[in-house]
Amino acid sequence: MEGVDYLRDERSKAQFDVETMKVAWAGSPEAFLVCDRMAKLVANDPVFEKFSKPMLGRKELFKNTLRKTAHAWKLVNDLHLTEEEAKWLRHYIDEPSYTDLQWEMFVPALEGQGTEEQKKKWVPLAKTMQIIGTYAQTELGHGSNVQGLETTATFDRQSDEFVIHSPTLTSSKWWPGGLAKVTTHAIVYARLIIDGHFYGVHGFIVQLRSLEDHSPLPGITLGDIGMKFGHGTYNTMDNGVARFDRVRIPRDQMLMRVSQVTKEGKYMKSNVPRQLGYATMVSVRQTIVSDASKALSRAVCIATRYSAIRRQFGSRDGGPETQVLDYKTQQSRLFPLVASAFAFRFASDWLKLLYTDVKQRLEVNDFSTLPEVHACTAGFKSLTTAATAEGIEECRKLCGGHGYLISSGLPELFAFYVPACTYEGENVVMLLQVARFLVKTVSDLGNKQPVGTAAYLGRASLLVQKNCVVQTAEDWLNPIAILEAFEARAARMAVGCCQRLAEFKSPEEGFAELSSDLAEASLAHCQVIVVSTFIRRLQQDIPGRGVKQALEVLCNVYALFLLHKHQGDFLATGYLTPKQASLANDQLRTLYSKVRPNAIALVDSFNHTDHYLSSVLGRYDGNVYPKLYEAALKDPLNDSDIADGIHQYVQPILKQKLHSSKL
Ligand SMILES: CCCCCCCCCCCCCCCC(=O)SCCNC(=O)CCNC(=O)[C@H](O)C(C)(C)COP(=O)(O)OP(=O)(O)OC[C@H]1O[C@@H](n2cnc3c(N)ncnc32)[C@H](O)[C@@H]1OP(=O)(O)O
Ligand SMILES: Cc1cc2nc3c(=O)[nH]c(=O)nc-3n(C[C@H](O)[C@H](O)[C@H](O)COP(=O)(O)OP(=O)(O)OC[C@H]3O[C@@H](n4cnc5c(N)ncnc54)[C@H](O)[C@@H]3O)c2cc1C
Repeated sequence: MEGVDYLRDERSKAQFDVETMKVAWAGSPEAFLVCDRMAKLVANDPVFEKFSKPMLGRKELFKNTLRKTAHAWKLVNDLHLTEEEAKWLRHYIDEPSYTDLQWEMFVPALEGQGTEEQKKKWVPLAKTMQIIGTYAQTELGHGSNVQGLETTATFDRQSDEFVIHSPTLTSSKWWPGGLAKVTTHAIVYARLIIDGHFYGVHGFIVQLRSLEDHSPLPGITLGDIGMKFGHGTYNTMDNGVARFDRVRIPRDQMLMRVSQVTKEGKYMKSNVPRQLGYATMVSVRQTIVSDASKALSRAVCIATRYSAIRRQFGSRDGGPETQVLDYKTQQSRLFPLVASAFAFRFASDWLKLLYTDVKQRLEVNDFSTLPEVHACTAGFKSLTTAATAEGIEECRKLCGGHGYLISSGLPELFAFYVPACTYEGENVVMLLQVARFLVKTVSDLGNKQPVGTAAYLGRASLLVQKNCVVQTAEDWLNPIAILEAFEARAARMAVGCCQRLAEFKSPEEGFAELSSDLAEASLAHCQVIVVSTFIRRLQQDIPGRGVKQALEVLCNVYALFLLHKHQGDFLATGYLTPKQASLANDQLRTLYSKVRPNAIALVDSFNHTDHYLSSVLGRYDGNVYPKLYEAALKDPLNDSDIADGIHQYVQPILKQKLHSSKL
């Protein structure tokens, strides 16, 4: 049998209806149709070819992306694509580009932090790409500490302008995508100064380049910050540096929804919290969670298909060897990642609803849910990106040596994905934000009943006393038992941290000293939400033969895998006994056997095109070995039998005449 037959055989074993699972993965029939159409549009358009990318130099890579982005914008207009369709189009083109910043950060910053008047002026210009913008917050000296930014915006009453200035080397803006060569505008975050007084960091709309000839405007120095990790991935993007030498902008280019500066130089606060200035980050973090499920699903699709084709050992009497997918070790590394992709998918759908709700509330100045939404987006961003980055690397290893080839699609995917752990809020820094929320919630328990995602902490006094009642491996299939275990562990960790915080001289000192424990408590809290979201999703109506059952198995795999991975926490907090932890592991092994016949069908449900996967190992048809050989032959080194440099540098060594003493 060949790889093609192996996958055909695997598909025939599926115990659920793949077409309906595709819809469950996409979220709705409408969402499925949009994704499917955009994926095929990209896959069938030769402009979006990706094979040659790894061979291109930096300048060619960058220009190639400019060409693709221009073509994509033409398609958006010619085909009258909606914003949602255009977003999927960008996603499937699969190349970081300045438009990510334009649509994910520049436009949301204008919409979220601008006044009605500012939105009316700037948003249509941005949405029609008459201006191209980026989000210039991070500096050479500060990224996480936004209040520590050094760029200044000094109000000049006489001219009714702000003067944007980079007073130090470390105040240079450093990292913004598209800044180096493309963007015409940026939201520049700077310390506001009026009459020598500092009024905190605010966003300012600054024009960077001439709209006529694209050259940097006077007083602005722009450049690229250099090559990044991986070759053909993030180097398609011109992350940039910017320095401002007393650049003047009109007063009405300060984003003034949160606070205003009058013509007279009076600083006025609206009745909105200053945290609204951070709202763009909430919006993007939510998108990043959704991207995590896409990236992880892509990696597990490749690793699962290849694991069904790859055979090693186990042959007796010349019969076929064992598919590596049948090894329990392979299953225990791979199936939790398949389950995580689904878990993150449903978590991101839920987070989107939460975010849509807070967005509507913010529009009518209801800020009550912002702290919870901030904690959720920050925490989920950290949890999902860390697990996805680790998961992609695990998938590479699951593919053995071939996983290290660029043609496997995995090294480039990893290089592209891993900065998600850092950008838009470094992951540990984000967990510490969740910790602030948890500490506040727990400290306030006597006065205020927590709601939403923290509601379980309202039962903390019960959860710290109760013990797990599981007696058999079967008991671990009960969602109530699973959820209570996660809640009890998280509540005990949060309460434990709060009790120890009280032993310090000041809360700040305690928070700093216990920050590692607090970060772990935050992760445990986020896992409660992801697990409970998965369980709640299964309580909804899910049509299709066997679809719900297959998802139930995955939900249990996800939860029990986490329980196994973090069993130290579950045992140390005293909720579980070692016997109960061991029963959970027994159940996990049984669940892997239930996933096994569905493995290929599950990854088919992601509906990834071969173009999007860009992986010889993950091909839908399973024709791996001939195509791997074919891909290798296309390497430039195979253009000739004798490579450049052989005559010059190798042959002289071979032909040297050595004295016998040197032999
Ligand atoms: C192939 C194509 C794929 C396409 C795929 C597209 C995907 C889309 C990717 C686009 C491409 C990305 C490219 C990366 C773009 C950057 O990376 S842009 C730069 C992002 N930078 C960051 O995220 C910086 C991280 N740092 C921060 O967020 C904040 O400074 C920190 C860490 C929260 C600290 O803030 P702080 O004000 O100094 O301190 P803190 O006292 O902790 O907070 C003050 C209060 O604000 C609250 N707060 C803090 N943050 C927030 C917030 N965000 N909301 C609400 N409240 C907040 C706190 O809870 C606290 O409240 P209270 O406890 O006082 O009630
Ligand atoms: C590919 C990429 C694209 C980017 N695009 C943009 C963009 O478009 N616009 C933009 O403005 N920025 C952008 N950034 C910058 C990015 O947002 C920052 O790098 C990020 O916020 C992290 O900040 P930092 O680099 O200052 O890390 P640091 O904060 O210096 O992190 C270094 C280490 O210090 C630790 N640390 C920091 N503070 C604390 C603390 N309080 N407690 C405990 N530990 C701490 C961190 O956990 C980390 O281990 C981009 C970055 C990358 C990699």
